[in-house]
Amino acid sequence: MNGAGNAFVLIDARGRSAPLSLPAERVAAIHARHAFDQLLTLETHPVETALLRVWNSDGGEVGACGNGARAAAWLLFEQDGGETLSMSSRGGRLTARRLEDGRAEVNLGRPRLSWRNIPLSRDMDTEALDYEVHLPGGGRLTRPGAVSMGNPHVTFTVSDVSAIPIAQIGPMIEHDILFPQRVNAGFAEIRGSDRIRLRVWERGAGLTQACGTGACAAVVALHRQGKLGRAAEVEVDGGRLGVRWAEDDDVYLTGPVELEGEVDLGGLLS
Ligand SMILES: N[C@@H](CCC[C@H](N)C(=O)O)C(=O)O
Repeated sequence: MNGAGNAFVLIDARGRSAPLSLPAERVAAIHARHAFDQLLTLETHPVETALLRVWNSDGGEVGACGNGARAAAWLLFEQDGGETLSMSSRGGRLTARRLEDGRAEVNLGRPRLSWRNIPLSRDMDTEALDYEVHLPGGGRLTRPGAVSMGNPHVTFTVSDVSAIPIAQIGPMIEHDILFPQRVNAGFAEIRGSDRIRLRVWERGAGLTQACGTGACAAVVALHRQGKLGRAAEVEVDGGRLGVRWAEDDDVYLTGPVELEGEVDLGGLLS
């Protein structure tokens, strides 16, 4: 599947009697069979519609994936019908509703804004971090906003996102000592009070076509800095995402999802 170009392999393991065991070497073997940005699993949950788990392509299990949650919700609606559902995830409880056009809108909950919750390695104002990055050709990026959407993000405001050498500076930011759990790094060009262009270097996956939690974190961070309204269309390399930071403080994400086909994982899940 993909969500605005963010590539997934999704294993629907609901109804399986034994819990799925996915150590890093098994995630790597699945990635070698069929490359993905994130591996997603759906398992049976005693209370919620399903349990959603997420691994990056580097084999690390993570707390949240906005596009993955949208893709999983879309699949559950396609298979089981209904108008609303809930999923348990490491980053918290997620709810989703089916929109009239068939898309799924996911509620990713409240953004976490304190330095301990991002997390950062020391006390700092998360609205505009005292942190700067020097660009290889000269110039620098400063004062990114930091937000956790169940996973850590920083968003830099840039004047021309196509001019940023993301593949060069992304790994450096991801592994900076300021971010004890590493970080996802977003670069946002503001195109209006409700429109941005965004590219994200994802922790554990590199530069992807779209990052849903990155889009949510960008809207929250830029709104806190007075640069954007509470809702925006986020143009990413693989399409357009819709983000709304509602008055109840929850962040809602929607956008396109495609089911591309099935992958034969025979022998890899036993
Ligand atoms: N592509 C995802 C984010 C996946 C997890 C992220 N790379 C992390 O390590 O936190 C999205 O759509 O949110």
